Order: sequence, then C-alpha cells, then structure tokens
Amino acid sequence: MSETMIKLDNIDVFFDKGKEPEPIKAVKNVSLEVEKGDIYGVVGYSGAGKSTLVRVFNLLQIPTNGTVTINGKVVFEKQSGKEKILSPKELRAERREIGMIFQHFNLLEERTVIENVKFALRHSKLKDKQITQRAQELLELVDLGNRGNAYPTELSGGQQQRVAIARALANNPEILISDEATSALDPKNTTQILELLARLNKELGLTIVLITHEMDAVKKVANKVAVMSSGEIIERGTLLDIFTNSKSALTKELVGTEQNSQEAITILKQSLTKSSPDATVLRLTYQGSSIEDPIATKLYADFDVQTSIIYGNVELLRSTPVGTLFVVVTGESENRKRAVDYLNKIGVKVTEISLDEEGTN
Ligand SMILES: Nc1ncnc2c1ncn2[C@@H]1O[C@H](COP(=O)(O)OP(=O)(O)OP(=O)(O)O)[C@@H](O)[C@H]1O
Repeated sequence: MSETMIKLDNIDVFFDKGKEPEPIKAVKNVSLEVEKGDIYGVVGYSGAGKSTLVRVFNLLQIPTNGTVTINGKVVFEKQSGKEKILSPKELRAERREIGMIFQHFNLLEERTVIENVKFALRHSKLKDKQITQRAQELLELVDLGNRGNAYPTELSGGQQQRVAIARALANNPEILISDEATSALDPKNTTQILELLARLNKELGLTIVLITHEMDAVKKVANKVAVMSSGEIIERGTLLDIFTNSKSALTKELVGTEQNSQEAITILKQSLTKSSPDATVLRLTYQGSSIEDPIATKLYADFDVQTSIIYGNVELLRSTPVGTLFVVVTGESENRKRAVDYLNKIGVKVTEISLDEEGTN
C-alpha cells in the first residue's frame, strides 16, 4: 500500500504588502499528496509560488491557513483562526526529516568539502570519529569520496551540488526537496545531478520533490507532476498523463505539445488544400517503441484505410519512449471509425484535429 509522505490540505500563504489593502497571495488553497518513493515535479514559471509552497513542507514558511502532515504527523494546522504548531524542539527534529538543496548550493566556502558535510551532523548524537566516518560515507554515496579535503571553489558546479546533496542527506531524511537545484548548471552537470537523484530515490527509497521551471528535468526523472500558476496547482497527474493528455494551455506550452501541434498543423495546412469528407487528421500518442510502419500496414490491411504520416516526434519520459504522430487517415467513414476503435484498443490515444480552427484540440 502506498504511504503518504507529504500531505497538504487547503494551504494558503499570504504576505502583507505594507499599506496595500490586499495581501500577495503566493499560495492559494493548495492541496497536495506526495507518496513515499515519488519523484514529484512541481513546475511553473518564476513567481508561480513553487518555492513558497515547498518551504511550507518544513515550515520554513508558516502558512496563513491549512494543514501540513508529514509522514503521518500533523505538524501544522490552522483553521478558522485556530493554530496548532509543533514546539520549537519538535520542529527542529521534524526539519531534520526533510533535506533541501538549492540553486546556489549554499556551501561554506572557507571549509573543506568534508567539513561542510560534517557541519550538518553537528547536532547528531554521534561521536567525532563516527561523524567523520558518516561524512566520508556520504561523500562516497555522491561519488566524491576522494575530494573531502578540497574546498568548494576548487570543484565544478555539479560537484558542489553533489556536496550539497551529501550534506542534505546527513541526517537520513526521508524526503529531499530540490529547489531549482539544476538551474545554474550546464546540461552535462544537470544530467549527472538528475541521474544521482534518480539513483538515491531507487537505492534509498528517498522521496523527492523537484521544484523547477525546466520541463526537461521533470521529464528525465519525475513520476508525477503538478503545474503551478499564480499560487494555484492548475493541473496534476502522472508524468505520462501530463505529457500525453495535458489540459491547460500553460501545461501544453510547458511540455511543448502546443508547439508540436502548431508545427504539424502548419505542415498539414500546406499539404491539404481543403478538408476532404473521406479524410480525418488525427494525433496519435503512444508509449513504447516505434509503431509507425506496423500501424500504417495494419490499418490498410484490416480496415481498408490509408494512413499518411505528416509529422512524428518521440520523447523520452523517464527512459520510456513516448511518440506523437500526426496522420491523415483516408477511407470510408465507417472504416475510419473502426480503425480509430482499434487504435484505442491497442493503447494509442487518438485525438481528432480540426484544420479549420486556429489552435488545437
Ligand atoms: N517573503 C515574501 N514577502 C512578500 N512576497 C513574497 C515573499 N516570498 C515570496 N513572495 C511573493 O510570492 C510570489 C511567489 O513567489 P515564489 O518565490 O514562491 O515563486 P516561485 O514560483 O518559486 O518563483 P521563483 O522561481 O522566481 O522563486 C511572488 O509574487 C513573490 O514576489
């Protein structure tokens, strides 16, 4: 059975704006559940409220209203003006359950790499020797076992972020929050950090919340996604859902389906001068390896319809290929309908595209 690690119920975070009568509503009535072992991507443009929302998880940001439950324990509750919060001591202990990494690593530059990791263990019950041993193990976990005596400035950005990850994991948290942790890195280091996060998720069962404005990062590692805009979660679902079945214009824009569709429609409009009663334009989305050739052959042989592929695109979602094809299917109306039923039956998502309207459906 799945276990809920983070549960937010109806969270508001409002900031007073001095003399202004209306506060800034950074987070508005957000409810969210993150399960153990999830890599949960929270995406949205700058100012959407992502950072404010994740700071609520460890109560670095106290919400204006709502309930925060971490690993089954209510750590904050405020409803109808009544507030319940942990004592400062309980809160400190609770915060150690959640590690955090940031865009700018936040390492202590005058201390060596291993001292940076040891610093996170200063309140632990371990003895000095054990602390050193644990810090060394953590550095080995992030493949920096031989760089303990270096200073942060002697390391690349990607290596510094790995030190920050080792430090964030020092107290064995069950949850790691990554707040734009790859945003300052080049593509190669970004991939390395994302691969490391995926490995830690798998090997340690670490639950990860990935805050980012980069959909590519989410595509590589997340299993679930929430899209934030103006303080609200406007869409959420599994990674596959969000990519193949996105509803809002913002999600479509973030995942790139809008752009793909527009390109395909431009090509279609150029090649089909007018819509024909015996042709339908379809967008097919499918998971797995290429289906282009077998599908065209099968539809012709079994349903007597002809399929021309106008545009195709394959993306990797968490290493699984997901393809999108824009095709024109020509044949008798009844045969086309049977062909679509067949496609649905084999797990291909079919969306009919109208060339007469601007935009897509
Ligand atoms: N301490 C604060 N006081 C006043 N306003 C704040 C405070 N923190 C955040 N805000 C405002 O809340 C809104 C959401 O900010 P937030 O940083 O959570 O967004 P974000 O999606 O994480 O974007 P970014 O990646 O740019 O940080 C913004 O309008 C921001 O100006």
